[in-house]
Amino acid sequence: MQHDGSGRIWVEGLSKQFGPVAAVQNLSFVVEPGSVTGFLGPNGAGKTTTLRMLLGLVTPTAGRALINGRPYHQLGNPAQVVGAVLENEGFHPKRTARNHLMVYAAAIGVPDQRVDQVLGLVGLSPAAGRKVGGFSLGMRQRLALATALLGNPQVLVLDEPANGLDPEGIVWLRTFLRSLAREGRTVLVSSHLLSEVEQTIDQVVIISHGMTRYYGSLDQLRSSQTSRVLVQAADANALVKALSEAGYTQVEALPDGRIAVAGATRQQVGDVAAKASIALYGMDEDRADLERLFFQLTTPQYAAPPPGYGQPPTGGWAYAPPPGQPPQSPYQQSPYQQQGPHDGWGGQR
Ligand SMILES: Nc1ncnc2c1ncn2[C@@H]1O[C@H](COP(=O)(O)OP(=O)(O)OP(=O)(O)O)[C@@H](O)[C@H]1O
Repeated sequence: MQHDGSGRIWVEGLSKQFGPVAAVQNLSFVVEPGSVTGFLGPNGAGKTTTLRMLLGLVTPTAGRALINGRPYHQLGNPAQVVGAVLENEGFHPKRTARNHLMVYAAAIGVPDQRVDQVLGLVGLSPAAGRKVGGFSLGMRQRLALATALLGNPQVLVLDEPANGLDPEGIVWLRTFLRSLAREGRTVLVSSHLLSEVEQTIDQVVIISHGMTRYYGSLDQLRSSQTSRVLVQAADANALVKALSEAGYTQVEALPDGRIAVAGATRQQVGDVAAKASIALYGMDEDRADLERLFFQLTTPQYAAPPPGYGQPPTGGWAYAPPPGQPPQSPYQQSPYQQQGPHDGWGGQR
């Protein structure tokens, strides 16, 4: 395939098997220049493996990961096409930030002046002469980002860049990534937290167990939110029974005595109650928020991949991603009760 100069990331039918572990399974997505794509999934979902395949560090078992229409190792001067921040980057602790960047600048053939430019871009100018060994995790993240930007690349691939940043750093990162996309760059950023990147991204690829669970715009995901009717009944058991007889089985008893009914409108619940002569004291609608949808999509007991997901792009697919629809959620257990692995911003995993 020709070097098309587009800055597009193209992942097609990508798979990686580590012995018995299917780390990535038939993954397909496209990231267009001028946009930020969130690559999301819980720990162990296959994000790093995918990014490493894109960067030529892991050989795919099947499929292709292309930048500018080419695999990484055919890019010519890759540092000037794609800049990457991977997890656990090693920095020499005794080197200053500036020295570290000087070494990299020489290695990829960019002038020394670029070092001070990138230090300024990531807000590290005041710490340029300090040894990296004394840097906080957030400062290391900024230095990694500065390193990725040295070659003024068209494409940025960032693995969990928000890890270790404080809230101020996160806001800074958000603004920074948006500005890179506005300059026409292609930005692919991974995270295990949707809330971390929600305000930054244009589209999202959500994976779990190496498979695509959702690929599309966040707006599409929002509009497909499922809702529940929360109802306070005089006789909750009788209402559950009546609902079940009417075919509404996605019902959960809430600790406050109400019951939550998914897959039914308020009117449908009201009609069932009226027919069974059960008094209702109140009804509310509970729309699922994005974080809960993300949880549903990536937790096996909630999510079965919908047919067609994770299929390689065909025809005009790259420009019109398959419509994203979350799988049906049985709402049998509150996702809020299961948020153990999600430890918030900057948390160490
Ligand atoms: N070199 C390897 N050898 C064997 N198994 C591996 C290797 N690299 C990754 N895996 C396995 O592949 C799966 C996906 O791991 P990966 O690191 O890609 O996930 P991730 O989504 O990046 O997770 P995290 O957010 O925890 O970094 C995991 O089960 C992991 O243990």
